[in-house]
Amino acid sequence: MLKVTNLTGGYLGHPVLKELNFEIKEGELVGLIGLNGAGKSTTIQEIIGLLTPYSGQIELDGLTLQQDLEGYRRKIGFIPETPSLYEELTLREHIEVTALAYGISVDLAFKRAEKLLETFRLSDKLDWFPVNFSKGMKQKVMIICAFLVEPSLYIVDEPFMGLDPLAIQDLIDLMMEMKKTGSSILMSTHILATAEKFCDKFIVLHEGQVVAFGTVEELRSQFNQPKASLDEIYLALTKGNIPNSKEVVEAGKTHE
Ligand SMILES: Nc1ncnc2c1ncn2[C@@H]1O[C@H](COP(=O)(O)OP(=O)(O)OP(=O)(O)O)[C@@H](O)[C@H]1O
Repeated sequence: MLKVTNLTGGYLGHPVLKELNFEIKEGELVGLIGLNGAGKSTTIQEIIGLLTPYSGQIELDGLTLQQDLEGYRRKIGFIPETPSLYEELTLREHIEVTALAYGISVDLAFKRAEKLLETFRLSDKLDWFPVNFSKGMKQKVMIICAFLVEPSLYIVDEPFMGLDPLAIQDLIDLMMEMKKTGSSILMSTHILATAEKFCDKFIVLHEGQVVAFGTVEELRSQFNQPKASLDEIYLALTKGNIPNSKEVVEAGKTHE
């Protein structure tokens, strides 16, 4: 389980996140949504340890990064929005390096990768270098490397941008499968109609604050919009068109 408590953070001389509080339980898929610049990527960078919080705490399965850097990092599988691969390594070598980095045997990694390679139609490309892959194929390599680790928490940044419809469905199926095994997933996205279908809960970020957190049903009742879609709630919320939402935005409090 991921527990974020009073997280304030951002960049040197540029605080972005203000007192964030939320948790992702085992087996939950949680959507991280917000306008451009709301702080989604910054939140992700704080969780994966690329940024250090100004204050507050991030705990994963009871472990903080300060307590055990390696143990904490091994619990996370991160799929970034822009794939970044080692240009001089083949797909096969990416799988090997992932196994080494996460302390799993190379045999086990390839055993787990077999089905993933098949799903994403890359089984016959193990000896290819990244230069030969399209952007979507590179993203699939990142997905394969994250899923073969079978981490406690998957962090998926904007998964629907570079993937074709078939690969999007395959990724969604994989996430659903991993949820069943108890993994937690944090997914940042702008595609709210898709997120509404698959996410259990939503963290709504606005100007670095959590302005709402809960299921779509909870958001509907919290803002008294019984028939609204996630898109409609979100737009109204960010424009301050929902009664009380301005106060919620200003207070930056989580309402449950
Ligand atoms: N490296 C950086 N240094 C300083 N400020 C940054 C840096 N990266 C982002 N910011 C600022 O932090 C704020 C939040 O940006 P962030 O990238 O977290 O937003 P986001 O919600 O992920 O947006 P998008 O939907 O556009 O990806 C913005 O005001 C942005 O200008």
